[in-house]
Amino acid sequence: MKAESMPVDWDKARALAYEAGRAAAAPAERVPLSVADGRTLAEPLVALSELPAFPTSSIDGWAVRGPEPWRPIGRVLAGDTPAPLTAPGTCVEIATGAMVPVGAEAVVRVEESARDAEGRVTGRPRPEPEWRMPGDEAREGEQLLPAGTPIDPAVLGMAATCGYDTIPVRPLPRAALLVFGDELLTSGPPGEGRVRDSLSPLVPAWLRRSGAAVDPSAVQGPVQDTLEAHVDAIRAGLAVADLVCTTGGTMHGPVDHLHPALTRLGAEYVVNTVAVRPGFPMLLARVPGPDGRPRFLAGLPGNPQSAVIALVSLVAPLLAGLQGRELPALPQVEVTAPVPGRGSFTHLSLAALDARGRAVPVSHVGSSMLRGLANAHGFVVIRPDTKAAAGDLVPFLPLPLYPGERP
Ligand SMILES: Nc1nc2c(c(=O)[nH]1)N[C@H]1C(S)=C(S)[C@@H](COP(=O)(O)OP(=O)(O)OC[C@H]3O[C@@H](n4cnc5c(N)ncnc54)[C@H](O)[C@@H]3O)O[C@H]1N2
Ligand code: MOO
Repeated sequence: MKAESMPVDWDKARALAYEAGRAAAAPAERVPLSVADGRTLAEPLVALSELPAFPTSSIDGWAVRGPEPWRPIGRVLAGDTPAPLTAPGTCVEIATGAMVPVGAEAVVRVEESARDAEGRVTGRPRPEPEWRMPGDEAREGEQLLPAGTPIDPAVLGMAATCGYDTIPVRPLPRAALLVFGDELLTSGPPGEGRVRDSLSPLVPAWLRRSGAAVDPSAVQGPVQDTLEAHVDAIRAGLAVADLVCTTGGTMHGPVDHLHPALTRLGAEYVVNTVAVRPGFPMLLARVPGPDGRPRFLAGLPGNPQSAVIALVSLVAPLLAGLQGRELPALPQVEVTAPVPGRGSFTHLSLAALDARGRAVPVSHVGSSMLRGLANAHGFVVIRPDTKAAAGDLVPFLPLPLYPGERP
């Protein structure tokens, strides 16, 4: 395996990572609705019956037959299976959500009806029918949502409405994190040549927001700066995870052991360096798994912002592919100030979105810094050999944030 290679175009790198994930997606499994939130539909969601499944009253009132006045002959509550209404001039009291009896010709709202001395009902049905017909919402067998749909509360409710107890989903990709760098402090403030490890807290949280499961025990480091320790730690990670992310050591310095470790493990590069600034030394490799399915290693550069750029550029597309989701298309946003290009490389430039959805560049955006990142919604994408002027429309790569984060 050749360690040094030409940086891959940024769009191409995203596509390669996504395709590698799609090709390695695990077989579907069926899970109860109660644990399906956040997963991905592995098969289309199909209506199992007509929806509604029976003619359903949308009001409290009377289901009537023939001309008024109508003699009440019973009551239908939600959940009942009513007897047919056969005789003209009769009615049954009916509740919202109850099945309308066969033979009923209209329903009359209780507040728009009256009773005479003998208890007979009069009133005028509204011109629009006030019951829902089978199939109004869906026909039996109709596809409601395609495979690859992220499962959110509305999808869960829809599945339950249809009568699903379990649904076919993709297994959650399991991710592990190995932090490399003897200089890293795991507690307390930085100083005297040592920096605090910011990536052990940051990376798992963003992996989870991108659809991976990260067990706290799968976050390890700093791993000792020897090749043996790197190989052992990666092997241990691959034994419990579909994706091992590493931070640091992506270059070819004296204590950068990642590339030699990958060679030792028989890995094959999907992407080895990307033509993007910051973050170019990022890599994604495929490693044979014990069960024949490939595992992945994402090498995130040590500079913290560069590590995040590798997460959004390679890891998020890989995870989308592994989950059988689409690779989201990038929206176009207007920039409020000029953004320089980075020559023949793509420039990912941190920006916050204002109330009108325009991208406002933030400050403190050096690749070693996180301050700009903590105030940004994502990156504007400046293509190779271009720059943006204020007012230009450019693609925007959002950070994986939960609703309510960065209001
Ligand atoms: N001769 C060259 N040197 C470097 C180049 C280059 O092209 N030629 N590229 C620079 C770029 S760009 C980056 S990015 C880094 C990537 O290096 P590594 O992935 O090998 O990362 P390290 O050297 O281990 O660390 C870089 C930097 O980041 C700090 N770091 C590392 N891990 C953490 C962490 N968990 N939390 C906080 N900070 C971390 C580390 O202390 C270093 O300052 O290479 C450049 N060099
Ligand atoms: O690409 Mo490095 O990631 O510029 O800091």
